[in-house]
Amino acid sequence: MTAGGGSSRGPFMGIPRHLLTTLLPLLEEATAGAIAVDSDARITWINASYARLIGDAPERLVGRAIREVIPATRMPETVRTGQPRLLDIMEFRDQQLVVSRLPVEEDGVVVGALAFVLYDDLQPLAPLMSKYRRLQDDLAAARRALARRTARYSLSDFVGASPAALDVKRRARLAAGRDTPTLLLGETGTGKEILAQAIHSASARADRPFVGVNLAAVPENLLEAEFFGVAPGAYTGAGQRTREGKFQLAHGGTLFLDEIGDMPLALQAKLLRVLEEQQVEPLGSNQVQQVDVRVIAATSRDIGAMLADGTFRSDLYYRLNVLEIRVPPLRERLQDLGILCEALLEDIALGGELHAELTSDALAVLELYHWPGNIRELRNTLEQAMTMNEGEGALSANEVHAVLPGGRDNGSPAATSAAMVRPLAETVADAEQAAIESALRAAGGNRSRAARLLGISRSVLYEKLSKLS
Ligand SMILES: Nc1ncnc2c1ncn2[C@@H]1O[C@H](COP(=O)(O)OP(=O)(O)OP(=O)(O)O)[C@@H](O)[C@H]1O
Repeated sequence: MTAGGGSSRGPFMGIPRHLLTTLLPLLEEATAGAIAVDSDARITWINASYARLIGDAPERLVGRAIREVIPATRMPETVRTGQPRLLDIMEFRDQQLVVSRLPVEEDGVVVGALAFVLYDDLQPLAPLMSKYRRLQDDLAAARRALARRTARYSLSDFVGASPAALDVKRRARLAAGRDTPTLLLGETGTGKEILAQAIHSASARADRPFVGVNLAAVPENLLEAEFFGVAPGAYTGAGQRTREGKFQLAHGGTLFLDEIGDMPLALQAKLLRVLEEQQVEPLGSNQVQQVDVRVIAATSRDIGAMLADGTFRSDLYYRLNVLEIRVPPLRERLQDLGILCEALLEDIALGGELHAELTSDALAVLELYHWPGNIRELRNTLEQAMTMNEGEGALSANEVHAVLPGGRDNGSPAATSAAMVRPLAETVADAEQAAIESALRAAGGNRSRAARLLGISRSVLYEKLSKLS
């Protein structure tokens, strides 16, 4: 039997209504808060202490829906389910209250609820409260991690004022205004990811997710699950819950496919179908899901050569390449070296106490270098030089030279005689080989770690290793 929104239950678990007449006057002056609601979860009574905490007079609070006054309350549930809820933690205006809620009953029917609220002396509950705060902190961290799914960069983060850089920015703005697939081509470390995020941030999808996936970093056998998700129980160990793929996570937003040149041919065919139909089928499921995703892809590989030797499907290439942006290597826009150094040094210094300046001689040394790792390598170089310099004034030419590949062996630039100078390409190739060898040694042969140490992607490292062997 149910009356006025209340519910009937078996064993008695609440306060008999007739006891309220005795109980409420006793609670009137209690230091802890107390509040009663009827079967519609409207306030029927509130003591002076709780009214003070809420900041209103009891007579103005009585008659109002409790949810209007205390948004996080669970009193309506107590009324609905008839279940008592003891020592619950409730947020109220940045404060944590410990609340016990009991249903009020008459003839076995729930006719309201009464809550006792502790907010001052929570010392006896310290272990419970500290566990709660820990969980709150974990939750905040998880939320922050989720927020990272949104893009961090905007177009102003792509530093550069050379004609080549301005052209890249112009095309990126064009890409932001269109909802078409976009392909970013350029060597490693040229800023393709910054651009992808910037295009998203300036597009109509800006407040929706930006999801990036680096194809070179995901083992081939996991790629399909990573992309399209996994249905419950799809395979042993798949779990009983649906695992969303990157396409589902990016729904409504932008999916950035980094190192698209590393995508296996079989998956290329599936990706093409998804792009054409905007539908994905999670692994182990026979149901398709509609997705609305804008794709930005990038590669540092020679895509032309891959098309020619059949390792990249031309139909997928044309699908992705509706708008193409070529991001020039740093050596083709050395004009930007000065402002890039300034921006990078400032950024690096923000992370520590180090001084951030560069002498014009040091800049001249940097201009002579070939920059195979582009701006990422420039950043690493400046970071290393700053660490060595330990904040002792502006970085000198010698300090910068010492951290460039082969720099320490060759001594200072001033000490280099003309006889020691070899063709640049040769010097760079040797330096590159030496850097790769020492990175592999430092990483104990682990290629992913070695690539990270070198500031290049795994696929670029593989490419370089295949050329060396
Ligand atoms: N135009 C730029 N302005 C400022 N910083 C830049 C620029 N381009 C690159 N960088 C710096 O270089 C780093 C590498 O950039 P990013 O990851 O965008 O390169 P990428 O081309 O995507 O490289 P990869 O092909 O290896 O993934 C960035 O973290 C940033 O510090």
